[in-house]
Amino acid sequence: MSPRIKFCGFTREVDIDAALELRVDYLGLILVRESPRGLDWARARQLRQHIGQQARVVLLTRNASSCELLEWSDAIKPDLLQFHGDEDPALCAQIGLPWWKAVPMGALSDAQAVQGYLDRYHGAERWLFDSHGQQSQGGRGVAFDWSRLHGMAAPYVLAGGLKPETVAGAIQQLRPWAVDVASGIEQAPGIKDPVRMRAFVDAVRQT
Ligand SMILES: O=C(O)c1ccccc1NCC(=O)[C@H](O)[C@H](O)COP(=O)(O)O
Repeated sequence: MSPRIKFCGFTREVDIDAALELRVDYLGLILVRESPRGLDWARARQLRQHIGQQARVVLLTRNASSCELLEWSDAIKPDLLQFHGDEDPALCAQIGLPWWKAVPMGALSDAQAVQGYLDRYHGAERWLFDSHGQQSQGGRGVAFDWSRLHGMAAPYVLAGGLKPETVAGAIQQLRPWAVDVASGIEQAPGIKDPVRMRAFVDAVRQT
């Protein structure tokens, strides 16, 4: 079976419509102020309503407060949360939604450090392995050394620099539970490219 697909960082209805036509499983909305794909909560709510039940909506945050998380979840009603900072695991669980934790492979120098990080966030529904460092954010189109995930037994989401041209190779090497992409399907940050979205989906579904 091919991995599930998550496209992240939508800012426009037209791009969402193209992704829905491709039957992408998860669509990500980013509520991080510094992100070039960042939305305010009112815009995120509009886009969430536009998606409806046609895909699962992932709300991505980074070091948001407990108050913000409660308010945003209540207003936007995502299906799940994705945490990209160094949030306290208790805070991640507090909202009561399933949650994914981005694992900053750029900040974790060896297998022992990775394992320590996974132990800390053991309550996550999925770990999402990404290339960023502890203090930097994701969504930069940079890959990490995939061989670091050889032998990972738990189902996980692979992210960081995936592209239509590289995703099949990554899947053949690792067989992740899902693949996640932002930059690799864009014309510019937050502006998706319909041709690259289709090429990515085709590449994944041919594996
Ligand atoms: O995309 C952002 O601007 C961003 C900002 C802050 C935290 C996370 C962010 N993006 C995460 C993602 O879009 C993906 O989950 C992942 O990092 C893959 O991104 P890419 O390497 O661009 O494919």
